[in-house]
Amino acid sequence: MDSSIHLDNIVMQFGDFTAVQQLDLNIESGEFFSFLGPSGCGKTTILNMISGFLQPTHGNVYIGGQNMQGVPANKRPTSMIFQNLALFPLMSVAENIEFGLEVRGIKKAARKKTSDRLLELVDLADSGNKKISELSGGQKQRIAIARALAVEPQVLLLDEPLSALDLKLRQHMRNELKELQRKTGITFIYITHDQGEALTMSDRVAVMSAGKLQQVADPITLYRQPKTIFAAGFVGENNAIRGRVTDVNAENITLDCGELGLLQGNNPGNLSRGEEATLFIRPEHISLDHEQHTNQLSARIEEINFEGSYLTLVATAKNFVKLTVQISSDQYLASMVPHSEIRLSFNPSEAIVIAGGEDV
Ligand SMILES: Nc1ncnc2c1ncn2[C@@H]1O[C@H](COP(=O)(O)OP(=O)(O)OP(=O)(O)O)[C@@H](O)[C@H]1O
Repeated sequence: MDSSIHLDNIVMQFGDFTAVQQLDLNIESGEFFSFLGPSGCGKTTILNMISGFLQPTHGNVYIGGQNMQGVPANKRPTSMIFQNLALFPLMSVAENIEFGLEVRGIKKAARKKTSDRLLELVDLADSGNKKISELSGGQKQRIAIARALAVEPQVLLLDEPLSALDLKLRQHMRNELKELQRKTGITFIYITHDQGEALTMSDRVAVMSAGKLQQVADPITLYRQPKTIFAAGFVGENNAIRGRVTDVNAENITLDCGELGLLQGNNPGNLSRGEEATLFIRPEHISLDHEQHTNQLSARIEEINFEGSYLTLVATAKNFVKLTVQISSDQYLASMVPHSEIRLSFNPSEAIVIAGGEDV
């Protein structure tokens, strides 16, 4: 079954405001695909265009190779799970799951067969007769998923479905969702502003900002090779240092970073001398050994946050550049106290350089 999606240059305008700028994207059949971005960047609008609740101002949505233009939401091969789940409190768990089938005129015996199968799938085999109020947050979540799957969608659309759960349950449900996706083999499109969710569950992630696609990549590539200043700053903790290009060679690029001196990073291949650029270095790639790498910095510790196996030092370098450094707990020294100086270094090969100097 082809449950691929092609967003063919879709645009969504509300009056003069463009909520989604021209978006051209393919999502593969059976993929767990996430849209990640801050509040208001257009994620829900994209989901609504796929589900048919909104018609794109321009462009077309294809599902399984079929153009969905003019196909109403209830005739599309999609099912949506909302943030608030929208379960029916007066119906039993099984009735909730069977609701979509009843609307389609499916007979009771066939409906029961489906709800039994789905209750088993979500590990709640003996809960069919329970009331919704008798379920925990995580169980409600699973029933919402079972209800969405009952109508046998080709594509499941999930609009921040874990946001109402506490942290522990949220982390647990990430694994469950991923597992369910594997078991059912259907395409999951997940939207979230939580990068942890997007990175742990997805095959690929689309990073969005202000209605615009920033980067589409698998989680590791997104973390290691962000392509835009927004993606570098939004996905994972990162340190940003602005500068101007002074030298370019095959491997490295050198930036004049004002009072921080000359710093080197990986040559991205699209910058030349005199251009503004931003260097990004991850907290785990900064060393406390001043001599270890060619890029060297001094900074003053502002905060020390003990996280168990590691700790983060938040420090300020010259030019008020804020740096976060992650070290393992065994590297901690009693002399590391707020206001003390630390000397740091990092390897140019681990620093990403991106054109531009806008705020992160
Ligand atoms: N029906 C509408 N009319 C006018 N503007 C709208 C409408 N729906 C959404 N918008 C605007 O479009 C932008 C994108 O909204 P959208 O709900 O897609 O964002 P989002 O990324 O899903 O945000 P959140 O994470 O807060 O749900 C926002 O600025 C929003 O105010």
